[in-house]
Amino acid sequence: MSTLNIVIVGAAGRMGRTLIESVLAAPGARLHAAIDRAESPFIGQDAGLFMGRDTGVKISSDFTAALDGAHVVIDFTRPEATLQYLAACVQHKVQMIIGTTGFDDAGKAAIQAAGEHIGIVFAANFSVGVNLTFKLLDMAARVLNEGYDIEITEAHHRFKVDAPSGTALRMGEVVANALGRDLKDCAVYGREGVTGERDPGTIGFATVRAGDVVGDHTVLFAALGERVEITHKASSRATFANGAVRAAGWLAAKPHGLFDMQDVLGLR
Ligand SMILES: NC(=O)C1=CN([C@@H]2O[C@H](COP(=O)(O)OP(=O)(O)OC[C@H]3O[C@@H](n4cnc5c(N)ncnc54)[C@H](OP(=O)(O)O)[C@@H]3O)[C@@H](O)[C@H]2O)C=CC1
Ligand SMILES: O=C(O)C1=N[C@H](C(=O)O)C[C@H](O)C1
Repeated sequence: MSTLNIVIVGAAGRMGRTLIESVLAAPGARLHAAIDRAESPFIGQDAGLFMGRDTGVKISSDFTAALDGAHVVIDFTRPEATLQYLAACVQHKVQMIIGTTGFDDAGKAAIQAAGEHIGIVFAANFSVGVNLTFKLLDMAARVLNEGYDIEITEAHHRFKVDAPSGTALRMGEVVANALGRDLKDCAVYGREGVTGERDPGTIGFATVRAGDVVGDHTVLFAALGERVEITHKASSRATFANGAVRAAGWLAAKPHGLFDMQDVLGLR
């Protein structure tokens, strides 16, 4: 395949706009279509409007037409939207990069099942730094496995609709797996009132929503006498978008299967 034809859904969103910029800058990639909701005020506008650039691709809501000639769809939208696009991608045998967060177990199962028919990279975070951080957390949890309280804090912009972030939850899973625990059994999502002393077997989560924070995550391992903090801070959405476009190029060689960014980066 000489040129990768990429469809961006959620094209008018924060990530959609950044993804369009990334695709236009990526050698070997072509913006094939830009999709958003039929009710979006941006339907009919050029996909490069936000950059003051004319791309020749208009934002549309006709996803079926967009799939004609497409190689891969990149979707950073909402769980219910992603699951609709996923079904169409399976039907038309088009690969998918999924960055949307906030899926329930049924949604995750649908993505898993779709991976038997098409190639999918599904990741809560497409940045190289966060994916390295997952490896560091695995190592830290295995060493600090006794006597250390584990707390995960995340901060994001005021517009984010899901909490904790997909990245924070994945960090919790990585740490829990390294300790031989199931996150579902040991997660504590916020505390209030007379909580009693901390249960040492738990992994705590705390969420901040404020201003324009792109995405900060810290995992704290705290004992009596020392603390280790592993922190990642994103300062630009380009870090996620460039990772997603890189994943799209990587996925082109895979006929089907469900992968994540660890596979793309060779960190498995
Ligand atoms: N994996 C990763 O690396 C990252 C993941 N994310 C995740 O990506 C998702 C999107 O984030 P963000 O860009 O900030 O959100 P935005 O709300 O800015 O963008 C979402 C876009 O999707 C559109 N949309 C909603 N429903 C549909 C639909 N049915 N069809 C087409 N488009 C639709 C929205 O339209 P409208 O506004 O009109 O509703 C909007 O344009 C979130 O789940 C976020 O957590 C974000 C950054 C990095
Ligand atoms: O909504 C966002 O903005 C982000 N969402 C992702 C998440 O939920 O982990 C990734 C990133 O932190 C930005």
